[in-house]
Amino acid sequence: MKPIDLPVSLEREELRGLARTVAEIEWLLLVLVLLYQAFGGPKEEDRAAISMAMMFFAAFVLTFRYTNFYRTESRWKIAIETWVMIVFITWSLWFTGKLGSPLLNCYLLVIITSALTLGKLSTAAELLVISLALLMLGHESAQDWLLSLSNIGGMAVLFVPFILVGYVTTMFSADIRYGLSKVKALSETDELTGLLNRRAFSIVATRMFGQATRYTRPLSILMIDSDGLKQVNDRYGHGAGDDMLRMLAQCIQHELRSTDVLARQGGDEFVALLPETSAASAREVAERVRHAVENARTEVGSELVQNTISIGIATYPDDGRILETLLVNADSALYRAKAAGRNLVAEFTASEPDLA
Ligand SMILES: Nc1nc2c(ncn2[C@@H]2O[C@H](COP(=O)(O)OP(=O)(O)OP(=O)(O)O)[C@@H](O)[C@H]2O)c(=O)[nH]1
Repeated sequence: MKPIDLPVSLEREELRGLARTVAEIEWLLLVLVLLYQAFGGPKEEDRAAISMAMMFFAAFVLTFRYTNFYRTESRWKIAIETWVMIVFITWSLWFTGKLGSPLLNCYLLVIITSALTLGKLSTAAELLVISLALLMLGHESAQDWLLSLSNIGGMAVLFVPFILVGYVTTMFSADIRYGLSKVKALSETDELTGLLNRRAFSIVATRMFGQATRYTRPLSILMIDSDGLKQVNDRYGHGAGDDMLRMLAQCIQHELRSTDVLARQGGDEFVALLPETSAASAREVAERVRHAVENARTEVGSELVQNTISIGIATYPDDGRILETLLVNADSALYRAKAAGRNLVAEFTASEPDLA
């Protein structure tokens, strides 16, 4: 069961949510440094450097977050922000007591942000840079550099909590993402057949239809309904009806291209969206599908049971210029195929009542 690709708008929606949280973390960081400046009491000569850093950081956040130029959200943008946060924190630490600064734990804000939004690799890279920053903050002068290297054990004690927080948050984040993708896949899938369900079809179809209209490319809808499933249910039981539906799904899917989208609309009705497919080609596909189903059999106990399907076709742009109209018109063509005796393919015709 594979989750469908998120439409661009949903991906953007998710990023926008993350970006709002990152912005709040940035302001929180700024407030913490401001509070320290106001109450913690850095040395008088260091106040200017801290104020300058705060001004630069605030200007960066305002520019990056709130100007139109940078408005499009992306993970790259969040990555840049976390790197700038590291620089800002390191600078602030330098002037507020270095490794003894109460602001040292501000690195945790960066690590958590990165672990939640950017993944393992970015978090590991940032942890590496933070460890180098700690080494730098730990040495008092160039001669002490080696000394601080020898004091690497002490450094590790400081650094280990950062690694742990990064590790645990990345793990939780991966678990949450996995859980969400499972829920998403379930919410998009028809349990019986494993095909997309109506909701997922609507999302994918809207996106594909948008592409077709944008480039004025043909696109066809096949509305497919089983003939006589009620009889199968009545005669052999609901389980046999379920087997029949599964067989239909497999049979139809087998005759479609990988770029076509097949979904179960509900009950014994399926819908297929065929991109780049004219009415004539759609008719060929529909006949092929109908033929395949007609020749297939479902095993019920010792019996091999046959079923047929009826198919209605509507094609963009001739049979409708919006998706809803196409679906309704394919449905009315299907109705005609049923009325004409079933096990038939019918194309929408302009003389047919347009129900949209
Ligand atoms: N076994 C099973 N049957 C279902 C399921 N969903 C709907 N059905 C049955 O499918 C049947 C559909 O009946 P109708 O709409 O009369 O269709 P039909 O018997 O296939 O005949 P047509 O008029 O040709 O469509 C009903 O008996 C429903 O109960 C399902 O998930 N499993």
